[in-house]
Amino acid sequence: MSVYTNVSDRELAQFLRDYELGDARALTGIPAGVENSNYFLDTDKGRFVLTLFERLPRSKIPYFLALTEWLSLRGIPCPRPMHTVAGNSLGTLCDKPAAIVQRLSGDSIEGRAPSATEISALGELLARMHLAGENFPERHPNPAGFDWWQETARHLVPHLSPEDNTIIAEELAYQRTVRRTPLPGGVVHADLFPDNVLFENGRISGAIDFYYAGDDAWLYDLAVVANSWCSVADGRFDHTLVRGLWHAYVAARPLQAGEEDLWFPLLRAAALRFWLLRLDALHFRRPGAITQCKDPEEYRRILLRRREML
Ligand SMILES: Nc1ncnc2c1ncn2[C@@H]1O[C@H](COP(=O)(O)OP(=O)(O)O)[C@@H](O)[C@H]1O
Ligand SMILES: N[C@@H](CCOP(=O)(O)O)C(=O)O
Repeated sequence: MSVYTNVSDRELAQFLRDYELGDARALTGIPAGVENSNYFLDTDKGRFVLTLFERLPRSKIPYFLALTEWLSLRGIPCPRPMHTVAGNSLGTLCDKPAAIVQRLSGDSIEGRAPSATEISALGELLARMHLAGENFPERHPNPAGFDWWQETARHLVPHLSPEDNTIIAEELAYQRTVRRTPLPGGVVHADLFPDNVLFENGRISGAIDFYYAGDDAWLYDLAVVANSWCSVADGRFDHTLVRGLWHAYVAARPLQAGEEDLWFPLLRAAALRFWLLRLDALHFRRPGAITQCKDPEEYRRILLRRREML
């Protein structure tokens, strides 16, 4: 259960006074998620999600709210933030930064493989999201790039087997040799895993959880999606799914010359990123967090399989 902060009726009523969303009718903690306290909030005016930010520094949050507002206004189904009467999308509740965003309908299909239609819809949505973010004026380099991998790997050394440390060191050495500069890019979601996409009647009704978003190569984002949606249990690709994803993506955003050459290095980079993230979550657990840790082994397998491909 990822509700770290309990909100009383009185605190909620006071918070809502700044908005024109009417009174609260129901507030229900959302068990999924790991970063923040999330609640479904029903008011006289509609259905929303209330988020209390548990970890992100307050100064970083406006970027994510502005980004989802920008994308939502350009037709990407993502949670549009609500504004107070004074025009603010970020407030304070229970001494935490807090926001109310649109509640999107639909359900994630996590736990089963996507159909051909679903994976195509995803490829198309990702390409549309990249294009929609093109003129977003705020710059925010992906904080989980090479420096983050290196730093995280260094902290993890005493906690990992010599074999795992060697794999990671080899991958870092390899990634250091990859020249990424000419790749087209801009805003990337960077975490568009199955639990962050909602479907309704076979169509995508929502992309959520933009809190890892930043600027990076667009193809890197496609690699994150390919690894997380198209891998089977032993880490190998389901090639039919990858092809479906790829074709739908490039139909909506044709690749530029030379971009495709970076596909395999980026698949490896995306695998390394999430292996390190999960190892970090496992070995440096957050105090007070009541969450399930995601399995690092899954991404170790994926990385090793991607290394076989190149
Ligand atoms: N805007 C939204 N509309 C509908 N459901 C949402 C929305 N935001 C979050 N959720 C639900 O809350 C869960 C946790 O949200 P998420 O953003 O992934 O949390 P965290 O940032 O803590 O990882 C999601 O899996 C989804 O079920
Ligand atoms: N998607 C990542 C970790 C981030 O978790 P989320 O619940 O915030 O999407 C993973 O699977 O490791």
